[in-house]
Amino acid sequence: MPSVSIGERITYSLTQFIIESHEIATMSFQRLVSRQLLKSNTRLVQGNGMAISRLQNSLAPSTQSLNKNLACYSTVNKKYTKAQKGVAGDKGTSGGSGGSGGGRGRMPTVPAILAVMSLVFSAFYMFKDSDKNKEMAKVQKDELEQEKEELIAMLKEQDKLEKESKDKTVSDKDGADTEGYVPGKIVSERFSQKEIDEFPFDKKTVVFVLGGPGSGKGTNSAYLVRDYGFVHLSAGDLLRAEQKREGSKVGELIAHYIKEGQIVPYEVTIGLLRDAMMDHKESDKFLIDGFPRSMEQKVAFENGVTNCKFVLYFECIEPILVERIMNRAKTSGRSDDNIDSLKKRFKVFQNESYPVVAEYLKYNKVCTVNCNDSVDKVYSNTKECLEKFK
Ligand SMILES: Nc1ncnc2c1ncn2[C@@H]1O[C@H](COP(=O)(O)OP(=O)(O)O)[C@@H](O)[C@H]1O
Ligand SMILES: O=c1ccn([C@@H]2O[C@H](COP(=O)(O)OP(=O)(O)O)[C@@H](O)[C@H]2O)c(=O)[nH]1
Repeated sequence: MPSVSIGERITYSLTQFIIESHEIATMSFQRLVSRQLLKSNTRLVQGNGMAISRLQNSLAPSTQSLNKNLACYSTVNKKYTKAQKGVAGDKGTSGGSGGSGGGRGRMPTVPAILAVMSLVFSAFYMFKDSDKNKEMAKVQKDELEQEKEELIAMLKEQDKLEKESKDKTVSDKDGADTEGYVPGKIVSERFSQKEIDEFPFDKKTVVFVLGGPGSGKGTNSAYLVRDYGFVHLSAGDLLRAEQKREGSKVGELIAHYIKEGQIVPYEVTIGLLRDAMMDHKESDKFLIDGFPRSMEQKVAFENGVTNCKFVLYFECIEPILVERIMNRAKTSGRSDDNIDSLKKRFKVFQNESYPVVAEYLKYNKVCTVNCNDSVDKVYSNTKECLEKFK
């Protein structure tokens, strides 16, 4: 009569446990994969595809080993079943609980346990990976949302700035406050809003003449008027004339800014330049000298009056400029032709005016005239520029 040892009983129970765990884990894994495939988008499916093949590869050795062991244990199982039957026969019964089928009576081994554990771990990581993919997709979505919001905010800010800049160029004849100008408004004391609106500024050719103090802007502009029929409008001259004009509301303000070498508020200067252009209805070519001296002035003039065709930029080294200004000081009677004001004007030119030249350089709208030379030579350089850009 075949006998069944305690060891064999324990082995049998463990085998059953492992087989059942294997089945449960396999079913869960299959259910998980099909759910993921259904739910996920293409990217996730690709990811899962890779995860599945990774999992299959990692399971292959364990599954092979499990199958080998199952085959090997079936021998022991048969022996055990026989023994069970023998015991039952002795008791006069047929078929026992142990005869529940050869497929179930198997013994576990360490590789089999490892196979199940590897299956469980793989399923766990599969879950984890799927969560990671979801997290990544969420992070990407959040980032896109944030970028979209930033872009919208930027566009709104740009719109606001443009609107403000346009508002600042509205003409308001009666809007001047006690200081003589309304910040943000370009006023005219001589022309009505209707006259301003009807004036064809955009049909006029405007050339800005820029350069450091004493670089020869005025001198060369005078020659260009003579030879090419331009109207020369010097912002500095217009300001000085307004400063002297009897009854001017901004005279004192201008005097202060000029002496300090600072830039007079653009509303005042653009108002004077615009009126001066309207005084020359018949002319279509303007040299605007010493303006714009800051980016603020440039933007306000472009929005409220017109764009320039190009810039004549007079470039000169500082020692020559000092020498010329100190010479001019002997006869000019200007409050700013002295060394203290000059130093301040150089600083303002570097910090506020040169950026305007740099901005136009970006658009190839600058012709640079080297003016470290005699009057004749510099004018000849100026004419070359004009021919190139006309
Ligand atoms: N190339 C030059 N060589 C010598 N002196 C010059 C030259 N160009 C201009 N000047 C003189 O230098 C001074 C400044 O010139 P100006 O045309 O008034 O400069 P800006 O208008 O740029 O301030 C004037 O006295 C002018 O006669
Ligand atoms: O658009 C302008 C032009 C001139 N100025 C003032 O006028 C002074 C003299 O300018 P101008 O062009 O007559 O002389 P430059 O310094 O170029 O020789 C400057 O220093 C500024 O104080 C100004 O405020 N805005």
